[in-house]
Amino acid sequence: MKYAIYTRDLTKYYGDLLAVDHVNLRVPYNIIFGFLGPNGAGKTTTIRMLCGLTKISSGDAIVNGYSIKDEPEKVKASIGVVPDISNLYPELTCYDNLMFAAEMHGVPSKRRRQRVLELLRFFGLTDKINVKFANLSKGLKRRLTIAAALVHKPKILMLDEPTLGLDVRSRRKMWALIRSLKEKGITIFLTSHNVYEVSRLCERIAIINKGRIVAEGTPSELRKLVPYEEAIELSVSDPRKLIKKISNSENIVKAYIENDTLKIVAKDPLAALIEITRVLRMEKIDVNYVSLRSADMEEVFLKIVEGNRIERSR
Ligand SMILES: Nc1ncnc2c1ncn2[C@@H]1O[C@H](COP(=O)(O)OP(=O)(O)OP(=O)(O)O)[C@@H](O)[C@H]1O
Repeated sequence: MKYAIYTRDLTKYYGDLLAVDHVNLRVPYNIIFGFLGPNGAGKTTTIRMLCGLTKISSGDAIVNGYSIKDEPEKVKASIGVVPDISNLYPELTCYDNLMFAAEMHGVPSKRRRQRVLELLRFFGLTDKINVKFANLSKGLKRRLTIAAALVHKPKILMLDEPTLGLDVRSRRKMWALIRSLKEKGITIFLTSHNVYEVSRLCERIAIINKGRIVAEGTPSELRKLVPYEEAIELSVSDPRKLIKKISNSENIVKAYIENDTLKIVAKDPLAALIEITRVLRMEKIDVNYVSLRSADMEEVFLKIVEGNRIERSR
């Protein structure tokens, strides 16, 4: 299978500092791929190498079938880059900004106007055509910045922190927009600090820590990397009695009371639910509610990054 992005031991040193350490990424075409990591993990350096903006120390990256080392111009024509801080001109209108971006990206002059009008329409900015970039709202500024990265119809879009600083409504609109770009056949490579955003939006996620990929998979595959994080939560009339009755079970990893709620972590949560129900009936313990809660991505992310820290400090 050909990948949109394929890296082979991609490595970057800044002097003695190893910022990106033998990174091997496989990003299939036409998905939303999330690149997640704490501050200083190496996300920006990786993206900059993929875009040809930072020199690679060793290894290679193949983007849309082209080696960034041997065919950087073809890579540049294949990608659209959206930085976290906009690179558009505040004093130019939406139309002029896009026309300028089209010229910079080598769109032939007779096709520029049509492409710009098409993008303004797609991004819902037609009525802002003559408004200066400086006078747009934050959400619209972000949209125009993405539009500018797409003037040359790239196959891959690199999005750095696409919703940073946006309010809830603008963030939701941005998510819908990113999904619709994917529907148009564009591969999205997205970095974010926002674990919730990445788990909602991305089909595959790679987690980077201290320059190394520490986990990669679908959101549900990553959840499974953190064992026993599904917890059964119960509010019952006699939680201590229930704990006593189930504590000998092989299946129960732990059972404890937190904020008046009984939490039970089991190897096989569904089997545990059956067992608990039997005890509740037999012991005539009343139930107010029962719920099965999965680990959220934030916990998964922290556990993976923390685990990696502990392992690497040994
Ligand atoms: N131009 C540079 N010169 C020297 N060191 C750098 C340079 N750019 C980044 N670094 C260092 O390389 C490491 C990785 O930084 P990078 O900016 O790639 O991380 P990041 O994951 O994007 O972080 P953040 O989320 O905070 O932007 C950090 O230790 C950083 O201090």
